[in-house]
Parts: sequence; C-alpha cells; structure tokens
Amino acid sequence: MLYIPGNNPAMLQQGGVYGADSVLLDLEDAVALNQKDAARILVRNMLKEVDYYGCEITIRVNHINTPFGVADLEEIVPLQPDALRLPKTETVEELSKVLKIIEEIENRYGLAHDKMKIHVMIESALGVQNVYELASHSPRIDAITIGGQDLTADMQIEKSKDNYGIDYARKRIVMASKATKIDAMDTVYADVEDEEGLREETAYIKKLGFTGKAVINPRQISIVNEVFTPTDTEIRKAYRIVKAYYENKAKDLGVFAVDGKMVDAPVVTRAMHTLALADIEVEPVK
Ligand SMILES: CC(C)(COP(=O)(O)OP(=O)(O)OC[C@H]1O[C@@H](n2cnc3c(N)ncnc32)[C@H](O)[C@@H]1OP(=O)(O)O)[C@@H](O)C(=O)NCCC(=O)NCCSC(=O)C[C@@](O)(CC(=O)O)C(=O)O
Ligand SMILES: [Mg+2]
Repeated sequence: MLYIPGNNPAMLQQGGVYGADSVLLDLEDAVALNQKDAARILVRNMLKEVDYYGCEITIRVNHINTPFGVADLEEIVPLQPDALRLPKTETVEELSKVLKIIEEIENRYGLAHDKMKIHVMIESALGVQNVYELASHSPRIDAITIGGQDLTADMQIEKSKDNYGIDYARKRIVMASKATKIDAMDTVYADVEDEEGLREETAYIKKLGFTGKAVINPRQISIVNEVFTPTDTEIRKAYRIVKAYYENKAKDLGVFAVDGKMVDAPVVTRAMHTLALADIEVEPVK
C-alpha cells in the first residue's frame, strides 16, 4: 500500500503507475495542520478525476477527536473509496462513534453500508490491548494495521532498526487478524535508501503472518511485492502437494508423502494458500 501525501498534487496524480496493489491517500500525518482543508479538497477532486489503474483506493482520514475528522468523513464517505483507514484507534466506543457517523452520511446519500471497508490502525499501547475487540467489532472492518512510528512514540521508546519494541504488538495484531479472518498490514519502513533493510523487515513480518505492508516511496513497492510473491520453487512444491492430495483423496488416503515428507491436512491448506496467492487452480480428481 503506497502512502501518498494528500497535499501533493504531483504525487497524487502519478501514484497509480508504480505497481502498488493499493494507493493510500493521506489526510493525516503526511499533511501539515495548515494544509488540512486544502488537502481534503484536493484528495476529493483527485478521487473523482485520477485513474489509479485498478489499485485499491484507501483514504486515511484524521482522527475523529481532531478538528478535521468529521469534515474528512463528510467529504470522503460520499465518494465511497474502497476503504477508509482510521488512525490511532484505541477503543470500541470511539470506533462505534466513527462507524455511526459514516453510516449517517451514507444514509443521507442513499448508500449501502457494506461497500466501503474500514481499516483500523493500532498506534498506541491502549489500541494494542484492545485489538481483538476492535478487529471483531464490525464486518466492515477488513484489515488491522500497525503504525510503528506512533506506537513507539506512545511507548516512549526509540523506533530501532530491529523493531524489538513493537514485536509484541505486531504479533498480537497478527493473531487478532487471524482470529477474525481479516488482513494484517505492517507499518512503513522509513529509510527509503536502505533497500536490504526493507527486504529483511518484509521477510520477517511475512513470517509473522502479516498479509501486506505500507510503503512511503515508489522505490519500496517492488521489494515488498517480491517478498510477498511466492517463488517458482514454492509454487511448484505447492502444486505437487495439492495434486497429490486430490489423487490420494480419490483413493481415500488422508496422509501421504511428497518428496519424502509427510503431507496431511494442514500442509495441504498451506499449499492451497500458496497457489491462491499465485492465482493457480488445481483441478480436483473426479
Ligand atoms: C520519503 C519521501 C520524502 C522521499 O522523497 P524523495 O524526494 O527522496 O523521493 P524520490 O524517491 O526521489 O522520488 C522519486 C519520484 O517518486 C515520487 N514519489 C516519491 N514518493 C512518493 C509517494 N509516496 N507517492 C507518489 N509518488 C512519490 C516523487 O515525486 C518523484 O517523482 P518525479 O519527480 O516525477 O520523479 C517521499 O517519498 C514521501 O514524501 N513519501 C510519503 C511520506 C508519507 O506519506 N508519510 C506519511 C505516511 S507514514 C506515517 O504516517 C507513519 C504511520 O502513521 C504509518 C504506518 O506505519 O502505516 C506510523 O505511525 O507508523
Ligand atoms: Mg501514525
């Protein structure tokens, strides 16, 4: 997901050409306080005019308790981007309040309540403590994301390169996302010049179970995509497992071996997930 500052017309204009799965037009922390109103109007106009070439379009609005939160919702909700990203979410009460405002706006415009999805950002210790309740609060919520910069600020620790300080939060957020069957998105890697560092961090968070990562610069997109895309070797192995599964299932065999390794139901589930990521289908044996 490529963050694009909502007050930068050139970046907003060209954000769809870099190959990100999602553009994340930002009205919050990328925009200075004195530019909030201008950015809101600019993003509204860009949403109407710019071709993002099929990218998912997400808008990060300001927090409801700031002077800009409601105005952002009033301007953006009627345009129904694919998703709204709610920053610094901490409690179910606050989330309910935002959802209620969104639904009131949708009612006014005769819009359904299930089209535009909600991404909840966890950026404080309190948000981490409440993450499962937040993630499971509404079927509209289809992703939880961690904001590492704000979280480390709230925890009063340095945001070190190894990110030890946010490791527990990352793992807890992933578990909440898995328990609620929604996506978990990782925080940004701020050092745009450090490509190896980004690659290592992305490989690590993929192993934890995150399903994607936000980036701040077009140069970071291909690295994240590469790490998340199954390799040819992984795809071939998954294909052999799923094919063998269907063949053995037809013979009523629940457990069998592929390349000398035991394959049972969870191995097949993981292999099917790899193939789904690669958009590959295996025909069941009739
Ligand atoms: C980092 C840098 C200044 C580097 O500038 P540079 O000038 O060195 O970039 P260059 O590489 O030279 O640019 C080459 C060409 O790409 C164009 N280009 C660059 N960036 C582009 C872009 N993002 N979108 C479209 N286009 C872009 C540029 O216009 C140029 O185009 P052209 O002139 O035509 O060649 C720049 O990228 C940038 O401002 N990034 C966005 C920063 C941002 O949004 N921060 C807020 C979100 S994080 C946050 O809030 C923390 C969080 O909340 C979140 C969480 O974790 O989720 C938490 O708490 O943790
Ligand atoms: Mg933040």
